[in-house]
Amino acid sequence: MDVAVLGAAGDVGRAICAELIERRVLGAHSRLQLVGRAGGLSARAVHGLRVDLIDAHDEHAPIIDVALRPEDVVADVVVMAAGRTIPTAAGSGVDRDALASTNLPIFDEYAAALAEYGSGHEVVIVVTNPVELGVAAMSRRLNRHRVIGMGAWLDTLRFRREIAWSLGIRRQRVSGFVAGQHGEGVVPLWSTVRLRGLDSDDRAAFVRRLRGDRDLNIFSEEIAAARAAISRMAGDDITDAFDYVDGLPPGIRTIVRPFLTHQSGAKTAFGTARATVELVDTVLDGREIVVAGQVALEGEISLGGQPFTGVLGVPIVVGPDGWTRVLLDDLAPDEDAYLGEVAARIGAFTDRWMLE
Ligand SMILES: NC(=O)c1ccc[n+]([C@@H]2O[C@H](COP(=O)([O-])OP(=O)(O)OC[C@H]3O[C@@H](n4cnc5c(N)ncnc54)[C@H](O)[C@@H]3O)[C@@H](O)[C@H]2O)c1
Repeated sequence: MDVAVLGAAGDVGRAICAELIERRVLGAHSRLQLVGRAGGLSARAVHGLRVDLIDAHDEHAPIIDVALRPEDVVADVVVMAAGRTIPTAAGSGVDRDALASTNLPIFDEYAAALAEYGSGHEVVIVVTNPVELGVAAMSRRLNRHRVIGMGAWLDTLRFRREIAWSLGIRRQRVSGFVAGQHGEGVVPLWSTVRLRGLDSDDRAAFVRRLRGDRDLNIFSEEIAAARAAISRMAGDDITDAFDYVDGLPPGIRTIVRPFLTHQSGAKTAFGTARATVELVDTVLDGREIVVAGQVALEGEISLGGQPFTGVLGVPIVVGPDGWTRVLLDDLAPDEDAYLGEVAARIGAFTDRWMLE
């Protein structure tokens, strides 16, 4: 089985390539295609990256090659990690329009090439931001069940970690999902949280303790206030800003800690790579597992009692052919209302860019 990484020479792309090889997701007879941009700096860097990866992992490395044109991309799983990212300067916000103006043509270019020259069986995992726009753009040219945005899975792993951290346990004892938009529009689905080894009464008591008497009706104001605070602090002593984040409730930390991590200059390449490679591994392995991902829905869920059409992060079953089903039980009223609000925001943004 073969994997192509678009934007392989970038920070996230490199971390994904290294993780694919280190975790032996790709065996010695598989192929890893490093895709750069002809005429860009990455056209040179992908050749160097190829040699560096072989130097590091010659004992078990897959066959590694380079492609510089979208029409030359050939793989079972295509990871889209090419394009512009959010600035790392302390205090800088997330300008989704700036990301969209650079990255929408990249989504379109690769989707058109895959539609024309691909096998029709590749699964595309979208990492590049805005993830929802990437899923919308690629799903209009490719089979929507074969296009998955990985942001909701990364945010889910972050949510589980923050809950685990509050309880002094490891993440593997926590399950539960987030939905919504990658980044600031994450919707923590507290109704889905389970703690291994606890019955439902004990679990409910723990969740009450973690949430206090807050619900999602005030969540977006809480996020805005926390982000404004860390933007002010991040330019001074970054340890004060991380200490401040430690004192926030887990749902808020899920969103704000990565924002600060990115602004520290470290970016979030390793966490992103881990979540992406887990999805790649699932697709290649032939198992089906429940993860979360941004997908193009056509009435598979209802929000506010109405069937929903559009791109949204939701819990999904993923297997060798992409995503097959959404696994979302009845939501709590505050979850349904807030997810509906976020879904409308995503729809307005993707429509504005894609209908232009
Ligand atoms: N979804 C998530 O959870 C998540 C997390 C982190 C980063 N991201 C996103 O991933 C993307 C990459 O981030 P990064 O930090 O690696 O950025 P980066 O600037 O380090 O790397 C981007 C790479 O893409 C290459 N590139 C640009 N246009 C290309 C094209 N047309 N074809 C092939 N390669 C091209 C560049 O040359 C560069 O090597 C950004 O959009 C970022 O916002 C998403």
